[in-house]
Amino acid sequence: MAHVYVLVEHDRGRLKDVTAELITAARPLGVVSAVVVGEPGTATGLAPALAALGAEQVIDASAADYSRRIVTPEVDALHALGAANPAPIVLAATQAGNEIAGRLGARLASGVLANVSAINADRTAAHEVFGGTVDTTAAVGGTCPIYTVRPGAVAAAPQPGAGALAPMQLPPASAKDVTVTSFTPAEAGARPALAGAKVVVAGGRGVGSVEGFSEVVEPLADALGAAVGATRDVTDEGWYPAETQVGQTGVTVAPDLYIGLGISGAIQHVAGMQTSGTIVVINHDQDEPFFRIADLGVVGDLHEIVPALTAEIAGRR
Ligand SMILES: Cc1cc2nc3c(=O)[nH]c(=O)nc-3n(C[C@H](O)[C@H](O)[C@H](O)COP(=O)(O)OP(=O)(O)OC[C@H]3O[C@@H](n4cnc5c(N)ncnc54)[C@H](O)[C@@H]3O)c2cc1C
Repeated sequence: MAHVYVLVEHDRGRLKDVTAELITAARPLGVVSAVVVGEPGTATGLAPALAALGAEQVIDASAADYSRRIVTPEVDALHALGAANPAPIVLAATQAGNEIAGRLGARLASGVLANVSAINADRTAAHEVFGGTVDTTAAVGGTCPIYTVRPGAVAAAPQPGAGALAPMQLPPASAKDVTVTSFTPAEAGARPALAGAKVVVAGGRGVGSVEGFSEVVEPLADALGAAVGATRDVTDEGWYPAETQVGQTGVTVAPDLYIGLGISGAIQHVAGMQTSGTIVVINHDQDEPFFRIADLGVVGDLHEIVPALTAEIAGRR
């Protein structure tokens, strides 16, 4: 029976939401084998959740030195699996996922389709290109075609599977491996993480300054329990951190609600948020392109509208 490998996304044993999307996206290709690469015990802990999402098999590729290595354990595990028992491989289109996919493509002599929005049973996959203005379907060759799926592009549809655990031996680190000598987790703020947030409030050049973000954008985000995003112009100016940049060269978001403040709607920004559920745009120039994809557009000065909106929301809670 046709099968497919899905690389499980987790954060030190905590399952990431995108894994459910990957399993759903992979299902047309065959029975799903979820590959867990991590510290010993990680796969055992995740197996029930992966079974509930639809994994028939949970492959336990553990290594005691996992936390001191980057990327290569995942490449080694998927390479060994694909070489021994060829099948398509599905990963998240994150920085690490795309890096792993590229290395695997070289090792397995198979093609890579990056950043796809859907995978079809005939091994083709869909892309949204040019900022979502054109949909394409592309084919990929090799015995182990490799796909990276854009987070948020596929709605997760869990469908219970057996989740049978299968251990596999990971090769030890070689002299060529990068070894992590120290590790400091980034400080998590009180707001939700941008990727995967249900509500995003994003600010553009129209916000005007660092203070504009702390005094106008962040209070609205906090009133809604939202993550804060920014345009590249904003992060280039240093008004908000680079990791909050939404768009083609930043984070892709697909929240239920996206509110864009003082953003013109350049194609490179739209590419990273166009699959959002409801899009609200506040801008004082009614001719800006962002209004074309808005479900609700408000024409006016954000510095007047947003504090009033925040006060109204706070008053109703
Ligand atoms: C290769 C490449 C990759 C890129 N990648 C990205 C990316 O990943 N993400 C990204 O965001 N950009 C990206 N860009 C940049 C992109 O092209 C735009 O320059 C950028 O998105 C514009 O940011 P902005 O909307 O904040 O600024 P602007 O285009 O300057 O728009 C500011 C808006 O604020 C409005 N405004 C001003 N004052 C007010 C006010 N008081 N009240 C209400 N509205 C107001 C204006 O009417 C205007 O519409 C990329 C560009 C290139 C070339």
